[in-house]
Amino acid sequence: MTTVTHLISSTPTLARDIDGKAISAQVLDEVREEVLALAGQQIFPALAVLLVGDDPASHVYVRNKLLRAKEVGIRSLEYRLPDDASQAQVLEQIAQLNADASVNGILVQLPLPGHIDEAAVIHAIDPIKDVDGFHRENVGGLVQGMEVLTPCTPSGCMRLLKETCGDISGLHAVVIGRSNIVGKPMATLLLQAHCSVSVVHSRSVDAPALCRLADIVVAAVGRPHLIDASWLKPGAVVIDVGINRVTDESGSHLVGDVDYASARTVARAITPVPGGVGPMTIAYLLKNTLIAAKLQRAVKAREPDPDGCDSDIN
Ligand SMILES: NC(=O)C1=CN([C@@H]2O[C@H](COP(=O)(O)OP(=O)(O)OC[C@H]3O[C@@H](n4cnc5c(N)ncnc54)[C@H](OP(=O)(O)O)[C@@H]3O)[C@@H](O)[C@H]2O)C=CC1
Ligand SMILES: Nc1nc(=O)c2c([nH]1)NC[C@@H]1CN(c3ccc(C(=O)N[C@@H](CCC(=O)O)C(=O)O)cc3)C=[N+]21
Repeated sequence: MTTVTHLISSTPTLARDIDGKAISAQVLDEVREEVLALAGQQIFPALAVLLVGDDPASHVYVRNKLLRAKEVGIRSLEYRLPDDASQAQVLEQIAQLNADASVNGILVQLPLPGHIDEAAVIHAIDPIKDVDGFHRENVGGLVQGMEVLTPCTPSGCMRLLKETCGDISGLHAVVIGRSNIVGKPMATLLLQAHCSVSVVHSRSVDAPALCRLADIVVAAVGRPHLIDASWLKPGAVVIDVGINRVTDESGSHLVGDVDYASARTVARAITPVPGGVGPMTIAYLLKNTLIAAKLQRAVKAREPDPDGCDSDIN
């Protein structure tokens, strides 16, 4: 009897998986329904994806995005430019897509080849078609709490937290990483959800100690297995944004920034990689394409009718 009790109490309770595949499928169902409703209003949302160069990982991501778009009935257009395309060529392609009223969303797959100024390209996209939410106009709007196109990965992480924890108001969240595309917008959204937010980065003194104060940990670093159980408060909820390709004796595979096997012995819930944040990013990209289409419809409705104007003048 003593042995049995001992065995039971020494078995660690493992964190439950946060199923990004299942939750993203729900988001995609919501998108599919809305696509149908918009079709009834003669609106057919379209997403343009521009891929410059031949980075194999980027090709895989773009293919996945286009496949998911097709599944939910969003029209997708793929544009490719060679690795040695000039910045002027990239900007010219964006100008064409900005001017095309049948295109609602524009995504330029990152990273771009080194000779191209990434910021200049991002800011050339019409903010109302910026489905990545990276344009400064959308970033500023997000910080001010306006309804703008919001970066897909942080939006996806917020949905995972909502499904896992419900109300997160008042909790302490630690975001590891401060990039413009993940860390900073993630911290902004958590603050909007009334968390106390700390952002940890490469210069932080004793990052593990700061992280151990967190009820919610969002890791967006790009270092395989950096965060293990020793970084976590018991019962923390862990969202692993990291996507790192590693090669070991069992071959090449994807791992996150979190040492999943170690972290799940301490955490309450954790996202796996793959199958966690990645599918949510794509689902929110498609949701943003719908939001962009609706924003554009609203702007068009406010524009004066050019024929009406002409008849006034004549
Ligand atoms: N699942 C998904 O949908 C997506 C996944 N990703 C993945 O997320 C990860 C992060 O991407 P991204 O934000 O673009 O990466 P960046 O390289 O732009 O940023 C990494 C951040 O991590 C910080 N950092 C680096 N080392 C440490 C350390 N030892 N301790 C604490 N902080 C550290 C850096 O700090 P500093 O600023 O001081 O340099 C920086 O702020 C990558 O693995 C990427 O592939 C990205 C986008 C979408
Ligand atoms: N303009 C731009 N916007 C982005 O949002 C953007 C980008 N550039 N460049 C690259 C990063 C990375 N990113 C991912 C999206 C989906 C998965 C994804 O679906 N991952 C699957 C696994 C996919 C696989 O098996 O390779 C998963 O985690 O389950 C991963 C990574 C978006 N990014």
